[in-house]
Amino acid sequence: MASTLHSFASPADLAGSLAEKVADTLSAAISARGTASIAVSGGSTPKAFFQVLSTRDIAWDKVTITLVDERFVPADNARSNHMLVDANLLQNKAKSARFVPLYQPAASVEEAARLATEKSAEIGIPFDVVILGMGGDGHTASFFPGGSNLATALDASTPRGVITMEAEGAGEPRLTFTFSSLQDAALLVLHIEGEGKKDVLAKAEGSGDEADMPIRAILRRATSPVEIYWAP
Ligand SMILES: O=C(O)[C@H](O)[C@@H](O)[C@H](O)[C@H](O)COP(=O)(O)O
Repeated sequence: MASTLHSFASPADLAGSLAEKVADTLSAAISARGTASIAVSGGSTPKAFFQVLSTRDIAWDKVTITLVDERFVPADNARSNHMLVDANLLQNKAKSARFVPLYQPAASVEEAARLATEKSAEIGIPFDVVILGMGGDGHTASFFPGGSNLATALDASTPRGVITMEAEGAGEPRLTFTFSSLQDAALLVLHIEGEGKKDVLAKAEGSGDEADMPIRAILRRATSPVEIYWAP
């Protein structure tokens, strides 16, 4: 599917514009259905965007927030994406939103993935908003090159849900929604910042295997248009 590049002069300008676009999309979903959903990524990039979005005046009590992926650590661990969202997005007006975590206390990461699939199924499909990030290796969500379940994660026929992923660059075992869960969001955003990430994007947009740069699966096969938000 096509992608559109939205470039901004600064991360602050990007955060304001993306927060407005996301708030409008969530409000439209609430008007249409009475509810709205958003799946966000972790990492360092989205913090300012989360903080601005949390101040937007929408019916947050009708919004469900979840994560695109999560490290297999509890919410009190500094590596937790839940902790990042709790500290930066579930604040201010967005405090009244419902949050569905991916991490579940379980005997294994496989059992946690099964529980996360069960609990996130009630969120409804497709997501109204998905915010993806991208690593320097071209991963997105927890679709890491060389990942233990990468082929399954990227396979469009894999059922929607949360699966496990282990990879050299991933740190802890991961919990990640599948490509099929993310690729048809009403608003599908790739949020990247810095010249380096722009170079990585250019490489990903070129030829090569999806397995080498998994963001290619989204850029090439997502049902929804990919809105790329970039600032230096
Ligand atoms: O759990 C995670 O780490 C994220 O979901 C991951 O996919 C992230 O979006 C990229 O690694 C980019 O991270 P940065 O924004 O820190 O560069």
